[in-house]
Amino acid sequence: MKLTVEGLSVRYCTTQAIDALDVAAHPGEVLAVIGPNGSGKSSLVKAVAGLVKHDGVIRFDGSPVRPERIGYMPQDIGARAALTLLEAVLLGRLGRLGLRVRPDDLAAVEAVLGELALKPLASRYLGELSGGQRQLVFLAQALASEPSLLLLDEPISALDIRHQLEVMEIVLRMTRARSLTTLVILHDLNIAARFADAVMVMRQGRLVCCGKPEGVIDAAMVASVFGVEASLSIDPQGRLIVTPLRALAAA
Ligand SMILES: Nc1ncnc2c1ncn2[C@@H]1O[C@H](COP(=O)(O)OP(=O)(O)OP(=O)(O)O)[C@@H](O)[C@H]1O
Repeated sequence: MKLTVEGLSVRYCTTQAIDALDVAAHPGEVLAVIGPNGSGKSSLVKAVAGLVKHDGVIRFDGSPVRPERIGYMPQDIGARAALTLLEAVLLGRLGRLGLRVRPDDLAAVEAVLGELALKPLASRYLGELSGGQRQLVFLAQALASEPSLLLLDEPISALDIRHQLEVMEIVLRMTRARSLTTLVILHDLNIAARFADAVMVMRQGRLVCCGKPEGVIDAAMVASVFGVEASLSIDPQGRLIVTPLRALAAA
């Protein structure tokens, strides 16, 4: 199901976080959202998830986005709640849970815990997990809801390089297998180039460009959007490699 965002604006008091943004995301594809700190990436995802006030039109399959269709993983994954890992992931199915947890809820959660290798930690309290393990729990929570629209805000920022690759492989595989429409905010341009079908670049609340990674990620964009001189090359497998060289002096 296609996600369309038209004329999206988000304003917090005096800050215009997003200004007249148009973008579309397609089923079975991963759209990576990249841009400097404060460029409006989280605000975009929160607006799509219905978590911030906004102007503009957001449609999923031609209709307003229904909350039960969304799997949302926030950037801030504080873990003050006295929940076990299993309970936290079950909460991902809150929209479906009745008065009691049904076998299909447990089966869906078990499948996700297996996929993310979290089963051995299922009875641990969130406060007893490492930062990276907690990040996996919140990814599991988003996936457990069996969403059609997956919104991931920096899902790999706390993960070691092996888990970064594993998680992105899972996200890509589920996106393809379940025909999910997936938006994922990333800071690592190499991960975006490798795993995204399309990349959208934001700066100061506006869309700079959007398209296939190889058409969007180039030295000029990295310099103008991120203020970084970078060298770009293609590895023997044909993958784009971005090597940041130095921060450029502010214009
Ligand atoms: N709740 C809020 N109240 C006021 N201003 C906010 C709020 N949330 C975000 N902002 C501001 O809106 C702008 C966009 O923030 P947003 O979190 O969307 O950026 P981002 O691209 O996700 O940044 P980062 O990469 O640092 O996570 C920033 O200037 C930020 O300070």
